[in-house]
Amino acid sequence: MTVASIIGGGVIGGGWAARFLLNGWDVRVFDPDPEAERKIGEVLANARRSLPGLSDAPLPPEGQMTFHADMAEAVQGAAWIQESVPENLGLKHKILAQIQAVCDAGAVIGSSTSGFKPSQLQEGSNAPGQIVVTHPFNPVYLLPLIELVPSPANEAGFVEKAAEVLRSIGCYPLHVRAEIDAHIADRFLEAVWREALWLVKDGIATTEEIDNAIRYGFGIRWAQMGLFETYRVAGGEAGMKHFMAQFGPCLQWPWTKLTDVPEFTDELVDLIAGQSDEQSGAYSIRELERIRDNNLVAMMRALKAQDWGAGAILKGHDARLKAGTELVATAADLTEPRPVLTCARAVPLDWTDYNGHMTESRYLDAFAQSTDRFMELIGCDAAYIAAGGSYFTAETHIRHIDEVHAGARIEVRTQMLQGAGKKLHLFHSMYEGARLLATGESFLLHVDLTTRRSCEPGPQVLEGLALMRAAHGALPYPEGAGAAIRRP
Ligand SMILES: NC(=O)C1=CN([C@@H]2O[C@H](COP(=O)(O)OP(=O)(O)OC[C@H]3O[C@@H](n4cnc5c(N)ncnc54)[C@H](O)[C@@H]3O)[C@@H](O)[C@H]2O)C=CC1
Ligand SMILES: C[N+](C)(C)CC(=O)CC(=O)[O-]
Repeated sequence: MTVASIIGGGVIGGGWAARFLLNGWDVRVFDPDPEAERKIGEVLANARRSLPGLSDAPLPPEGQMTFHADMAEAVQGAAWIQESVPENLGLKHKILAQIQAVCDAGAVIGSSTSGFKPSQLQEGSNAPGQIVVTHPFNPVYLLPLIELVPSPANEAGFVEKAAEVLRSIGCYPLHVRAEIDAHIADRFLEAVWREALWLVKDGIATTEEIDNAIRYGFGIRWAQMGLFETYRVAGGEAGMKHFMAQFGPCLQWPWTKLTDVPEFTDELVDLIAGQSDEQSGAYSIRELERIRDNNLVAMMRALKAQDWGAGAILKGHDARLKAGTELVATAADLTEPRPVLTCARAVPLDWTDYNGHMTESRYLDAFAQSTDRFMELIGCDAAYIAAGGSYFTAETHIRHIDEVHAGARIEVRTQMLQGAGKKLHLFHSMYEGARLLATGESFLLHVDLTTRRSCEPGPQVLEGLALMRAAHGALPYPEGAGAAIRRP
């Protein structure tokens, strides 16, 4: 198992630990805070309820997490070392030197620094090419962006190796080609934060009004198209040139405080903290994290359906996860005398409901995916359907036997009860591990898609059905098959 070492397990180190662990890495943590294990445990609990529910593919089995009082023990043998200690250059130099004294020469040392340049972090190091900035965004276990900032001391092959590791754990490494204070994204965040502080200090808006100005408008727009694509559209048919001609002159008007930072007096801090308490004090930080995570998962899954922005990254990671696992049966399994594996997937967060478990309509969704896979296995594949033959479902009966929650890995196994002529009768059983969760029974009729009438299947499907009959014909009739809801 590949090992990631987390040096500093606060807000950001805890998020990195969760991302590596849930993507199958063993994680070793070094943090002198006696509360570190509890704090990481709470971050991990939030990650476990949201990250596996982001994907349609199951994540690999979780790695093992261990806590170490000795840094050398945490670092030796690790392929990736992530430094996430407080933002203080002196402290980071000290920690990086301690890491490099004991780590493997081939390990990547990523720093979470929000503002320091890699060449600043590398000062005084004997092996500067091993240290690179990998700046994440909170929550690290959900947001894909990592600003990967090398200095001239980092070789191209090393940077690509680091990028590949980041991709493998579902991240989007944005290669920042020239090192600069605060990289790319934090420059925006600082500018927006500065303006917001002025607006509160000058009594123009409260913290809540500022948040509303972001989340009800341009914040949603930015989440899917960023800045320049949004403004291109805003230029209308004339596009970006027109937009710049129209709004460029405004930049000269006194709209912004530009780089002035309001003085951080006790009065300003109390004003902001007081308004923030009024706005959000009804929730604990962990509750706010869970609300944030639910919203982020829902937004990214919506973008995934559009194959756009962060959703396209998620789609790519799902494809990678699926390729890495033996998900469903192959045609060779048609001859085995046992139900066929037709679906293996995760339960996404948006498949769950107000009762805190997988909602009823999604059982049909999963069973429909199994039926589609079964059709494919017997030869009713995309080409066959395009040529005009397919199956229509005529009747379905679902039994809910046990609960299942977001992030769980579920499998569906399918037994063919009848497969002759036009008729196809399937019995799906859904499991989490050995636990039976539900059964779904479907009766289908083969149809001609041109006439929309039932008809005999073509030779390719008849052959598939014959194979399946030979394999499943002698299996016992499953418990619960052929049942209906009886009159009381
Ligand atoms: N909080 C944020 O929104 C973001 C922070 N960052 C960066 O991540 C880094 C860490 O920030 P946070 O997690 O927010 O800080 P934090 O204060 O939550 O966590 C820092 C952790 O480092 C530990 N620590 C202190 N001295 C240590 C030592 N000698 N060895 C090992 N661990 C030690 C502390 O006990 C604490 O758990 C900073 O460089 C920051 O700029 C990056 C992205 C976002
Ligand atoms: C405020 N901050 C500079 C620590 C923010 C970041 O570095 C990134 C983030 O997650 O917003």
